[in-house]
Amino acid sequence: MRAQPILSAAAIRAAEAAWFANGGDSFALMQRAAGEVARAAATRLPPGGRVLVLAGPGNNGGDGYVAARLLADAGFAVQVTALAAPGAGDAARAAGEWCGATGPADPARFDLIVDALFGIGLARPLEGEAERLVLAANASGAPILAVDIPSGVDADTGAVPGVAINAVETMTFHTAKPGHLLLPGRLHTGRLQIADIGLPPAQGTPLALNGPGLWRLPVPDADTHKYARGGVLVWSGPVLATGASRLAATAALRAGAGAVTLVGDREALLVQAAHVTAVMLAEGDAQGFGRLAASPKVKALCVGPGAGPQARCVAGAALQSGKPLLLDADALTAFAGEAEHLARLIRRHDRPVLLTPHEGEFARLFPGLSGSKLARAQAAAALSGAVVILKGADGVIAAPDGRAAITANAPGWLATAGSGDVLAGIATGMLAQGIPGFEAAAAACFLHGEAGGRLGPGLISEDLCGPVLREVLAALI
Ligand SMILES: NC(=O)C1=CN([C@@H]2O[C@H](COP(=O)(O)OP(=O)(O)OC[C@H]3O[C@@H](n4cnc5c(N)ncnc54)[C@H](OP(=O)(O)O)[C@@H]3O)[C@@H](O)[C@H]2O)[C@@H](O)CC1
Ligand SMILES: [K+]
Repeated sequence: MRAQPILSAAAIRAAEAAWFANGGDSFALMQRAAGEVARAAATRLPPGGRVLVLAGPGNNGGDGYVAARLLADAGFAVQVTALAAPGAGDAARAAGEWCGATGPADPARFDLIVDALFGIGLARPLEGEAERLVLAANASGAPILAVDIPSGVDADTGAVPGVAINAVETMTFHTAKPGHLLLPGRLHTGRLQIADIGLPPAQGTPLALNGPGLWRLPVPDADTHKYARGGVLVWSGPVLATGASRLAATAALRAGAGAVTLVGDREALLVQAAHVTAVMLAEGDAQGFGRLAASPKVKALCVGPGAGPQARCVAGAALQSGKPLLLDADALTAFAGEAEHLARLIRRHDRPVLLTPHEGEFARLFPGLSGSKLARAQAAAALSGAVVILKGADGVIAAPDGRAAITANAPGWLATAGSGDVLAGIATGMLAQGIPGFEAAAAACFLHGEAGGRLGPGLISEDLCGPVLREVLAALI
């Protein structure tokens, strides 16, 4: 299975420019793009159905004019409402070839609206007539098919600086753009369709949609044993906060780690003992955690879920051990505002470190980083030397070498207490099995999303590390 690349607006323009430089015809490209739009529109229309095309001043509008002509030729009743006449180039040619009904219209009278106002060239928030057209289209009740990206959504960041089209479907070209997948853009995109318009396949792109093309799940050999599959240590929270670390430990075991041990003080372990069976227990403080981590049987460490006041000391011991490591929750907050110091500790050893902050933890750890979710995760990975999972429904995974992935399969049901602890456990389980950091993080996010999707309503975090994870793994191996 191939990874699905995602290209920024600049990257798609570069691909287009390279193709033109090799003699590619830009109007032919527009016609192919518009052909895909018309095809998608036709499947949503009754015979002779009424279509309103909202056309902007650039090439997105050009796609709209060509699609209007193709739909009219196919027998649909098409009207174009133009924001402004395209000045020159392909868009002007496309507008010149449109001879049908043109002018303002009540969008509620149409069976379908084609949004061709703005695409990757959106340069500022929508105002005035553009804003009015978008609001009227959204309020009309007619389904909206967006050309390339819903107008008003920033193609690179998913941000909506003003208003934006609420599409039921978006027909984009060549590859997805970050704005289709990052929030809030994803909520405006509807069903995303990606049309091949003849540009050479995007290769070696650093950004991809998270999916099985990016990683391979480990399959144990018949002659393996539990420590060969990978031992994991998880730091147990204190006596009144044991649940988070238990979820992480259980998830690590489910994800395929051969042996998982919760380490903590005696009181906490007595509580853990009442709940776990296959997960083992070992008494120890931060130093003890470090000593246990030195065992060759231990292949990965998880510190942070419910970790409590010792989080900083235990994370320090874990970082010093040189073992593959995941830091989450309290272990991240323990380094609030000290990202450079954490980076020095991370870079002292050559082994993967995963940081799994949610937005609040991210802001505390990296207060100086701003920009889109993607840009911030990439900057944090470059700064820290760790693979960063910036969590959320549009979870971004970024590696220090510049690779990044966006996860798009996480349902809202996953927004529940303990969900992040399970994710941490799955990722640690992957690390323990020798999966490299970026791949371990991406696989964990995808598995987590799949499990959440299968469980659906009523999901609680205990369910996530139950049999559903086994089913998800079995479907992907
Ligand atoms: N790349 C490909 O592979 C292919 C690309 N194709 C298509 O081309 C599209 C990109 O076309 P594009 O570059 O002309 O940009 P587009 O989105 O039409 O907007 C630019 C215009 O909008 C204006 N404008 C911007 N913001 C504004 C605002 N807030 N309010 C008001 N005006 C605003 C801006 O004006 P300005 O900022 O200069 O004032 C300019 O006039 C792409 O999305 C796809 O559909 C396909 O045809 C073929 C394959
Ligand atoms: K559009």
